[in-house]
Amino acid sequence: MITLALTGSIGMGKSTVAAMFAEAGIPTFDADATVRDLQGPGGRLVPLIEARFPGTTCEGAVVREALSAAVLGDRDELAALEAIVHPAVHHERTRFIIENSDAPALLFDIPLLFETGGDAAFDKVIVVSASPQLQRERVLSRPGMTKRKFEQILSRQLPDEEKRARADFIIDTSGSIEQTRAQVHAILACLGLAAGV
Ligand SMILES: CC(C)(COP(=O)(O)OP(=O)(O)OC[C@H]1O[C@@H](n2cnc3c(N)ncnc32)[C@H](O)[C@@H]1O)[C@@H](O)C(=O)NCCC(=O)NCCS
Ligand SMILES: Nc1ncnc2c1ncn2[C@@H]1O[C@H](COP(=O)(O)OP(=O)(O)OP(=O)(O)O)[C@@H](O)[C@H]1O
Repeated sequence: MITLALTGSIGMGKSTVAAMFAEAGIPTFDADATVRDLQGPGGRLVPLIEARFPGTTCEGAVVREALSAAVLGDRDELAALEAIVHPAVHHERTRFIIENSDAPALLFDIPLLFETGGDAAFDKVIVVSASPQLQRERVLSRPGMTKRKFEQILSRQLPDEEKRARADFIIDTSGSIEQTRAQVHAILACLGLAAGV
């Protein structure tokens, strides 16, 4: 089995690219979606988060705007949240691998792959990238996003050029969706994983 990690900074196109790998038949693990499930209604991290960050949950679910406001501007608070969240994500990832143990390849969409020192665990690392201008335009056009929140998130992520320097493959999402999909298929071909595996 080949394990592929997919990473990239905010708004670079990870989710879009991960969906293309999934369409091509590669089972895909989504770290952000896992975090949302663990923090969502009845999620097993909700009581732990309420205990450490009082007032950031409501009726058994994390209120993300409240939690985001509590941690994004403060390195230590974010580290405390990560200490709760990351081991749980790791656990879910192991479960996903066991459930899909007969697949020829698995893809792991992990936004903070390098930041958490996780890249060594994968056979190949794919970095999704675009120009800083395009990244900014994409992110600022999202509902609820502000320049300040965007800057705070960027400052918590390894710069794009360092991510690219550490990649086995780079997918440039500055072009059309079809151009992005062609790069996904080229990587699958390069790895001997024809579409539809
Ligand atoms: C801080 C939280 C509450 C913000 O939630 P919100 O819904 O507002 O934003 P969302 O999750 O869509 O994230 C927005 C952007 O911030 C990035 N981001 C999220 N957590 C972090 C972090 N710890 N460090 C750097 N960037 C982060 C995401 O990758 C994304 O690019 C949430 O992201 C969270 O619980 N983060 C801690 C868990 C974590 O580290 N997740 C990353 C994937 S394992
Ligand atoms: N050629 C392209 N390839 C990928 N995405 C594109 C392309 N052109 C435009 N986009 C758009 O750019 C946005 C990228 O957002 P996406 O959610 O995939 O990024 P992300 O890296 O997963 O973000 P986050 O880090 O916040 O989770 C989407 O709205 C997508 O439709």
